[in-house]
Amino acid sequence: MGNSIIKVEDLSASYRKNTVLEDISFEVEPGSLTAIVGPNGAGKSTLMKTMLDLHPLLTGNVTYFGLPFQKAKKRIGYVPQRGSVDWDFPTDALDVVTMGLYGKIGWLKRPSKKHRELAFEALKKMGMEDYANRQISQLSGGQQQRVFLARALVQQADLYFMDEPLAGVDAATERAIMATLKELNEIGKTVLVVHHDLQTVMDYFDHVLFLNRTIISHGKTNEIFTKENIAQTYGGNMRLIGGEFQHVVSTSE
Ligand SMILES: Nc1ncnc2c1ncn2[C@@H]1O[C@H](COP(=O)(O)OP(=O)(O)OP(=O)(O)O)[C@@H](O)[C@H]1O
Repeated sequence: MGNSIIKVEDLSASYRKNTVLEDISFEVEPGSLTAIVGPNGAGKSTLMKTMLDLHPLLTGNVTYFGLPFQKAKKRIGYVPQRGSVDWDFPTDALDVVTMGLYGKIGWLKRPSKKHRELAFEALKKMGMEDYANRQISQLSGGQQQRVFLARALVQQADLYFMDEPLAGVDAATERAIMATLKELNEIGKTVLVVHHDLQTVMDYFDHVLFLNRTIISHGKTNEIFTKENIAQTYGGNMRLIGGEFQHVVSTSE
């Protein structure tokens, strides 16, 4: 793959002595929309954090546009898992979105009227304009997720990492978020999403990366989204039953 936008070589990561990711090498094509799937504890969030310099690499190397993360980070947006964010932080929705512009504004400067207008437009795009001045702690989970998406949008990055943006949101929010991801994709942005719902992988993503501590398979969804890869990733605990993937709980433990 000559024109990859992300290149991960031999990445491994651990928490103290516990190695959770090993032997991870893959490349991402520009303009692709990739689902990262795998069971709980597979290391999906850790992979994102390690790639984004939020968790140390034990071994390996990650480059973006041929550059190390620190040189490329202005072109990269990240939507963390909702549960990992301190929502009691006293700030309103518009401020959260405006923070997405700090790379452009500079941390020590005040946002101008223009910046706040851009932030408001992004909130509007996510159907959240009526909540601009609402404290983030007083928003529902789905509304918080929309605010985070709006923050990523104003950033105008080339590459986005999103950790379970669809977890626990209602159907309308899921549609709004997916429409936004598709739009980003259509204008050439590259998006990586930790995703937990196997039913929708085929519909939503053109690429999939099966992860369970290491890469089980990575490629085009229509080529590698197979029962075999799913079974291998989920330890044989995922079965296709009546057209639906179901988690088969082992009773032997
Ligand atoms: N801060 C931490 N300290 C110690 N161990 C951690 C920490 N965060 C994650 N782990 C461990 O690392 C492994 C991978 O966790 P990670 O959160 O990356 O998995 P995941 O695939 O994102 O899981 P989930 O689908 O449940 O969110 C798990 O065994 C987890 O217990």
